[in-house]
Amino acid sequence: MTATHGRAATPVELLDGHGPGDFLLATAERTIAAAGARRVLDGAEADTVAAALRESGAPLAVGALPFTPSADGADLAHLVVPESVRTSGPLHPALAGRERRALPEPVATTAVPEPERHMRAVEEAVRALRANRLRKVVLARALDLDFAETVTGRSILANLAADNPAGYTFAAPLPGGRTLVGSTPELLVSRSGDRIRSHPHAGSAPRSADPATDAERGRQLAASVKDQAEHAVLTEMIAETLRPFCRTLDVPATPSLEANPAVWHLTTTITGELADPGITALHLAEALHPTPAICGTPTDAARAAIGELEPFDRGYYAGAVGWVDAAGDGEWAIAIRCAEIAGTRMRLYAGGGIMPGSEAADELAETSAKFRVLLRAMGLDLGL
Ligand SMILES: C=C(O[C@@H]1C=C(C(=O)O)C=C[C@H]1O)C(=O)O
Repeated sequence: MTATHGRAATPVELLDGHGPGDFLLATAERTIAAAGARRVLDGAEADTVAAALRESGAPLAVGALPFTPSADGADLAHLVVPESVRTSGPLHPALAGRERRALPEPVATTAVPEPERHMRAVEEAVRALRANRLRKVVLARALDLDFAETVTGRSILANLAADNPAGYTFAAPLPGGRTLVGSTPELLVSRSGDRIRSHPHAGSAPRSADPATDAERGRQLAASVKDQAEHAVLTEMIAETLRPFCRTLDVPATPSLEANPAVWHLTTTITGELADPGITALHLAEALHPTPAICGTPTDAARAAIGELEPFDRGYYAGAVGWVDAAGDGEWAIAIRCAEIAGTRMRLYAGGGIMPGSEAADELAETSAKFRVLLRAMGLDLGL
C-alpha cells in the first residue's frame, strides 16, 4: 500500500472505531480500516477504479464484488474511494487474552432451504455431473437469524478475528445499508509490486473435537481421490487465467492440507511475477472471479445450475472483498464463511463443491461445519 492517512492507531483501536457503514479487513499481516465515501464507484471495473484513484490522488479503493452482478442492478461491484484510511498491524495477536464480545441471541432461526431440500439439490447436481453436463458445481445453503434488535458488525468482527488467526476477517458495506461480515481463509489474488499470489481452497472435511477423529479426517481428505480431483479443477483454472499476465508462475503439483478452526481444506499457494505493471490487483480479481472454488466448471453451466438449484440469490456471498491502491497493489479475498447483515436479520451462507462422487449427507455436514465459523463468533451452538 503506498500511503495511509491519519495518525498511527493500534489494531484494536481500528476495531473499536469500526461503525456501521465502515470497511475493515484484518489479515495475518495487517488491519485496514476505511470510513466515508469520497466517491462511490458502483458497477465500476478495474480500469475505472484505477482512473478514479489517479484523478483523485486518493491512496486506495475498497469494497465488495458480488457473485454475479444482478440484472436489476441491485448487486453490483460496490467500490468506494474512502474519506479516511487507517492501517495497523495484525488484529489477531492484539486480541490475545481479551474477553470475547457478547452478542444477542436470535429470536428465530430458519434454514433456507430445509436441509432435506439441500440434499435433494446435491443429488440433482450429481446426476447432471454424471451425465457430463458439468465437471464441478458449488451448491450453497443459507441460514437466517432474526434478532430483536439491530445487529452491528463490531463484536462479530472481534470474535471472528480472535478465532481465525490466518483468516481474512472483514466487514464490507453493501448497497442499501447492508453489511457483509465474515472470516475467509481463501485469497483470490494479491499483488505487491510485481509479485502476485493466489491461495485457492477446494476439498474440505469438518474438524472434530476428538483429536484422533480429527487427525483421521485430515488424513482421509489428503488421500481422497474425489477431493484431489475437485482441487485440480480449481488450480488448473487459476493457473490458466493467471499465466497470460505473468513472466513466471509457480504452481505446486500437489495441494497441501490446511487446518482451519472449523474445517480441513486442501489448498495450493500459486505465486508469480507480473509482466505488466498496469495490471492491478482488481484486474486480476476480475479475471479470476468466479473460480471453480465457489462456482464450478465450466463456469457458465455451473452458474446456470446454481441459479436453478439454490432457492436464493447469493448477492455478495461467494464474491470477493478487498482493496486496490493507486500503485495497483491490493488483495481480494473470496467472500465465504460470511453473513449479510440487514437490520435485525443476518443471513449466513455456506457451500461446497459437488463432484460426480459426492454424497448428499457429507455435503450437508460440510456446509454445517462451514456455518460454524460465524455461529461460533456469535456464541451460538445450534447443533447443526
Ligand atoms: C463455498 C464455500 O467454500 C468453498 C468450497 C470448498 C469445498 O467445496 O471444498 C472449499 C473452500 C471454498 O472454496 C463456502 O465456505 O461457502
